[in-house]
Amino acid sequence: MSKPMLTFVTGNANKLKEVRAILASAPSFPFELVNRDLDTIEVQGTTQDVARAKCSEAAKIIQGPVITEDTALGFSALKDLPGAYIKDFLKALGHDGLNSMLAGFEDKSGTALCTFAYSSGPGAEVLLFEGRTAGSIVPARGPSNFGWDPIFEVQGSGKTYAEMSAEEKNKLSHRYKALALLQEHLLGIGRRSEAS
Ligand SMILES: O=c1nc[nH]c2c1ncn2[C@H]1C[C@H](O)[C@@H](COP(=O)(O)OP(=O)(O)OP(=O)(O)O)O1
Ligand SMILES: [Mg+2]
Repeated sequence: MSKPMLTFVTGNANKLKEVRAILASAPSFPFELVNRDLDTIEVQGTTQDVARAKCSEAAKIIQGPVITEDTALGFSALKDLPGAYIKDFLKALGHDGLNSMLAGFEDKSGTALCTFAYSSGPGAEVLLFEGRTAGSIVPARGPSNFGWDPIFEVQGSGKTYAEMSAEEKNKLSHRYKALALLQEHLLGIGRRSEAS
């Protein structure tokens, strides 16, 4: 039997690539993942507010089951800002500018937070799955392929995300941890629909 479709709404090709790679090395995924790039509004608020609003809008447009993903990068010294606003900060300030934001602080620690949101369809409750990876903000090291990867050194690894292979990053990243929780939930749905 063919698997039901689940649409991952994202315009970020790197996110999609990582999600596909993580799922490929995980136990059987009960959906066929397809991608759509929709220009959803991104509201202001907590990471959870942002994730819920984006996912419920996406479900209305797709008229079916969807997942969306939001990534935040918080600096401890700045009470977890820029957080959900990291995209605009990165665009405006670059890697050097993000480092400069912490120039006046001893504490360079930060947290990468990934929030997957799942909705089974328009109007359905949005479920959130969060994954966090601790690290610190450092001058850029490694290739600049994906966002702030070069300036985030993973705690205890001595490496920035950018200095890791895809396999290494995908085993400990904020995205991997959130996706593992989402997957557990979806596997449960798959089992229940098989039983019925
Ligand atoms: O693992 C990551 N390593 C480095 N940088 C990352 C990562 N994951 C997201 N990023 C960047 C992309 C964007 O500058 C911001 C998140 O913003 P965010 O709205 O979640 O992403 P987006 O607008 O690119 O894609 P989407 O269409 O799914 O909203 O952090
Ligand atoms: Mg976005």
